[in-house]
This record gives sequence, C-alpha cells and structure tokens, in this order.
Amino acid sequence: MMTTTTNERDVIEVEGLRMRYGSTDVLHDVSFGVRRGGVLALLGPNGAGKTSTIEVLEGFRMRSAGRVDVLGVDPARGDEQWRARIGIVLQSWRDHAKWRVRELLAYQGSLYAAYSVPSIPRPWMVDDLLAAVGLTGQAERPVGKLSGGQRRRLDVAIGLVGRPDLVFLDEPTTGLDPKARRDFHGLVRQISHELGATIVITTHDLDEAEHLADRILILVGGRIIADGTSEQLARQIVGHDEVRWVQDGAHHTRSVADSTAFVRELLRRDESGVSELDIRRASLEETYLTLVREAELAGTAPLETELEGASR
Ligand SMILES: Nc1ncnc2c1ncn2[C@@H]1O[C@H](COP(=O)(O)OP(=O)(O)OP(=O)(O)O)[C@@H](O)[C@H]1O
Repeated sequence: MMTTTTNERDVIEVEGLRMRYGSTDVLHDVSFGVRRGGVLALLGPNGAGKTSTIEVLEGFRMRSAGRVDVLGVDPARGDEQWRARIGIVLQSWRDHAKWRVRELLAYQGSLYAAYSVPSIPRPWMVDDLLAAVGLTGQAERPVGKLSGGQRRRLDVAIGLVGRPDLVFLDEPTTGLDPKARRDFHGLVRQISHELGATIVITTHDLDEAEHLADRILILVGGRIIADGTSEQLARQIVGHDEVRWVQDGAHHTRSVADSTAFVRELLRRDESGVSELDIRRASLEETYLTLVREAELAGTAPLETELEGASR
C-alpha cells in the first residue's frame, strides 16, 4: 500500500515544472498548488501548455525538471492504487457506440471494484451516478445515439465512476451549444459540491473559467501570466484601461493600469504625432485577450499580473 503524504490543503503541488518536446521547451518554471475540494481552471490560448501540464499531473508525460506532487505521490511513479483515485474526463467517448449507457458504466465501474475502501466504496452505483449526471432517462440507449450534450455527460460519468478524489477535465465543453454548455457548468459545480472532489479543468474560455473555478491560472507560451480567483482577476485586470491611438499612421492599443499617467507621457513624448486618442475601461474578456497578446509578443517576460494573496 502506498503511503500518502498530502497535507489537508494541497492535493496538487507543482514547483518549477519544466517540460520539453524534443528540443522545444513548452512549460517554463510553472508553479502552483491546488487545495482539496478546489476547482482550478487552466486558461490560455491554443498551444499555451494546458494539456501538457495536466498530462504531467496525470502521469502520462515526463517532466524535464521541477517537483510535482499529486495526491501525495510523484505522478511519474504513481501506481494503480494512485491512478484509481484520479478521474480523467476525455474528449467525447467514441468507442463502444453500440453499448448501452448503463452497460458501459457498469463495465467501467467494475475496473474500480478492487480499489474500494471502507471510507470510499468503489465504484459509484450506476443508478446513482446516472441520476447525478442527469442520464437516468438514457440508461438503456446505445452510446452512439446520444446527443452531443448527453455524450458529454456520459464522458463525465465515465470519469467519475471510480469516485475519484481528483478529476481532470480537458476542454470539456468544446462543441457544446450555449444551453448544453450552461447545463454542463451546473453539472460540474454540482459534482464538485456533492463529491467533494478536487477538479482541474482546462479551457480557452474566460467565461467558463469564471463560472466554474475558484482559482484561475492563465498560461501563455508555457508560463503563468496571471493567477488568482475570478474576483481577484476581475479587480486586478479590469483595473486596466485600454488606450488606443494613431501615431505615424499606425494604430496602437495598450492595456495600462494608469491611463492618465500613460497618456500624459505619450503626449509629452510626441504631442503633435498622436491622434484619435481613445481611452476606455476594458472588460475582463478584452483585458484577458490583451494580456495574452502582450505575453505572446513579449515571448518571455511574465506580466505585471502576479496577484497577491491568490488562494491556494
Ligand atoms: N506530442 C508533441 N510533440 C511535440 N510538440 C508538442 C506535442 N504536443 C504538444 N506539443 C506542443 O507543445 C505546446 C503546448 O501544447 P499543449 O497541447 O499543452 O497546449 P494547450 O494549451 O493544451 O493547447 P490547446 O488549447 O490547443 O489544446 C504547443 O506548442 C504544441 O505544439
């Protein structure tokens, strides 16, 4: 039996994580912790390193450097017992199209029976799980005949059938319509509440991260450029104003914390060359996009958004 050293606070501890594919670094010095029962969103544009990060945490990818601890274990050395405590919700379940929903869940669940412990009986009883994810009415339907939203609920059920302590959801709402997406958010919140599991979700969508997570990490180019609760992000990032102007025939846009000082300096340097000056308070989404653009342009330097007192 594996000994577990996780303290009551952090289910995931990552310090100085680096990862490379071949000779290209895709994660640079990534550090964060996730407390038990928390919902963490990894937010960032395509290629930011979200999937690479969670694949290291899941034990599917080897890191190049850094310390990683998941449920008290280094994922590179996690055994079956450790794996049984982790649920992974993959992009839509395409296999077993002819299996019925109940049948597939019963089969998947049977794989966890050996890992049942008195405090956590495994697997989750199929009928209870079907009710929890809202698929009771589809229990006898073949998997191939479910709608996109129902299929995604089944993906979640498959990820949860072993009653995991920690659940990873990789871009779970891709391809869902707005209503199905909203329903899915409700489902994840409910599961987090009822199961008490720690949840890590990756997404491109700021709105999704805001709805679901009590902690958001923004990754760009393999680096964390912002880290905090959605309130902290809103307070800190929305505090930026967007300044637009034309100078030497070129359009410029900058997100700045103090637009008065910025504009004063801009005009001091080139009063006659600046025209069409426009200042507005950016929305959280606009500022997120500006931060991403600036981080991508800067290539390396972390931005000024390290948030104080981010909950861990
Ligand atoms: N198997 C691989 N071999 C080489 N490079 C890879 C491999 N998988 C990912 N990468 C590169 O690693 C970087 C991070 O990719 P990753 O999939 O972690 O990003 P992501 O944030 O999950 O992106 P997306 O939102 O597009 O899924 C990208 O530049 C990608 O091209």
